[in-house]
Amino acid sequence: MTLTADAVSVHVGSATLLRAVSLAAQPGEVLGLLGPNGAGKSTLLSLLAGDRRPDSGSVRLHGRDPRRWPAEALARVRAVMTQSASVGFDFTVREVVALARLPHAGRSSAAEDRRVVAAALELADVPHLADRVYPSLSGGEKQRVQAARALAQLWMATDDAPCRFLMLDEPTASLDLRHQHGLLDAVRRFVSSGVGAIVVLHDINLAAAYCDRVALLDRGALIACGPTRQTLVADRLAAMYGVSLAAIDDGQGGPHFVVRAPAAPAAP
Ligand SMILES: Nc1ncnc2c1ncn2[C@@H]1O[C@H](COP(=O)(O)OP(=O)(O)OP(=O)(O)O)[C@@H](O)[C@H]1O
Repeated sequence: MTLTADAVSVHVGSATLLRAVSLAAQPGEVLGLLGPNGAGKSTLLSLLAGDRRPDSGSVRLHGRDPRRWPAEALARVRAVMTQSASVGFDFTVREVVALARLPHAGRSSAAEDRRVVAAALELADVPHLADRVYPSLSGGEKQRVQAARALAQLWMATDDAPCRFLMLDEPTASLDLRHQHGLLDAVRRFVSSGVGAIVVLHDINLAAAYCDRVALLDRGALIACGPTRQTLVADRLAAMYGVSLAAIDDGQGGPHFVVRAPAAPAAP
């Protein structure tokens, strides 16, 4: 196991955000984190990233608490795309993505950094935006640029650790249909180079299509974790989300979930 959470709990005041959650992410796989709003997905991601300390339990990245890694070494082995990333200055898109190369200073040449930035812009489908000023972009365009930034940060293996981890919190939230699939396809291709990805998703059909394994969180507890097909089960999802839901065989090897809208309340 190269990235593990062992019985991690987080409390704030009287609220329990996570309750004894254990989880392992693997190189070469996409692990989906799913669950209702407030289930604790972002909190768990922040623990795995080393951005937050659990109140009990432990996180280990290559055998060490990520909070004990030197900041630059940690940045070379894990990259995080959060739900809200702001850029306070009028940087161009290329400059924003190039910031991701700072942890590689002295280890990567300027030419290599330019090559990586161009490749990451390409993979996130934003090369045409490279010279645009970041604050002028639409929400979905910014989200794809932030994905490019995370990809550029991890682009090449380093001698710090045997495997890198890409952590994405709702990376498709602002994306149109084509770009939702494009981005997750890009993540899959990136993962095939041996990177591990942990991706928070709300769309169960995207999870079914792109995740190797999924972990289901509900009210701070891990209720299931395993291979996507066996874990994304209609009854379990219906109970977790509190919706009426059916799985349909789409004839392409995977289940497709259809949510039935609740009956509208009677008009007064
Ligand atoms: N400082 C805090 N005090 C009290 N509750 C908090 C605090 N920070 C977070 N929470 C609560 O912890 C719970 C878990 O939050 P988290 O952001 O991890 O959920 P999530 O599963 O990512 O949700 P979403 O799908 O809405 O993004 C939420 O109910 C949130 O309101």
